[in-house]
Amino acid sequence: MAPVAVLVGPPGAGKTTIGEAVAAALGVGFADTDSIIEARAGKPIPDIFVDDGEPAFRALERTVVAESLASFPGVLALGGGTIMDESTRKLLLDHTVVFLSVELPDAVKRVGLGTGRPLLAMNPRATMKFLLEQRRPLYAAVATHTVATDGREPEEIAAEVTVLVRG
Ligand SMILES: Nc1ncnc2c1ncn2[C@@H]1O[C@H](COP(=O)(O)OP(=O)(O)O)[C@@H](O)[C@H]1O
Ligand SMILES: O=C(O)C1=C[C@@H](OP(=O)(O)O)[C@@H](O)[C@H](O)C1
Ligand SMILES: [Mg+2]
Repeated sequence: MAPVAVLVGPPGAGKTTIGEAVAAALGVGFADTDSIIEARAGKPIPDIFVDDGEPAFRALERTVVAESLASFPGVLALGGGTIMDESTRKLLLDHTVVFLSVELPDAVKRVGLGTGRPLLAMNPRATMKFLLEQRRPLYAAVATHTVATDGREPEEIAAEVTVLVRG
């Protein structure tokens, strides 16, 4: 079974937060590919980056995303970098994909200097600016729906996504 909906977007878009709320509203399960990767690797994402390197993380991510898209029946949140992979973008063509968009000020505010996102550990604002510019067209290309999240409460966004996904 395929996911009811797949959430994509940059770090800080709210994929994990909104995904959990939408799954609860729909009465279905929730999964986050980052959590599946951590369980499989037996360590948190920053440790995977440090011990094994980003290419190893991306390889594991590609496998976990492909498996989840093929078989997870609930709401699936993807890590922000998954859409960089062309084979993943092709797989997403068959799915209901919600792009949670966020612009630089809110994205940086939400992610801050918090640990857990190794790509943003140094220079978060400049890195986020680069990521947004590089990835925005790719999120848009895979999306069947786009929902802007700037300046909005998670509850309101989750309600909008729930209606979109219910169809
Ligand atoms: N609409 C929002 N408004 C304010 N804070 C938010 C919103 N959505 C998410 N957050 C907060 O931003 C941080 C990142 O959210 P998260 O769901 O982990 O994003 P993602 O999975 O897309 O990286 C969390 O601390 C979360 O509570
Ligand atoms: O943007 C990225 O490349 C990443 C985003 C993270 O997920 P979130 O988008 O949920 O923060 C996580 O997969 C990893 O740190 C890499
Ligand atoms: Mg997340």
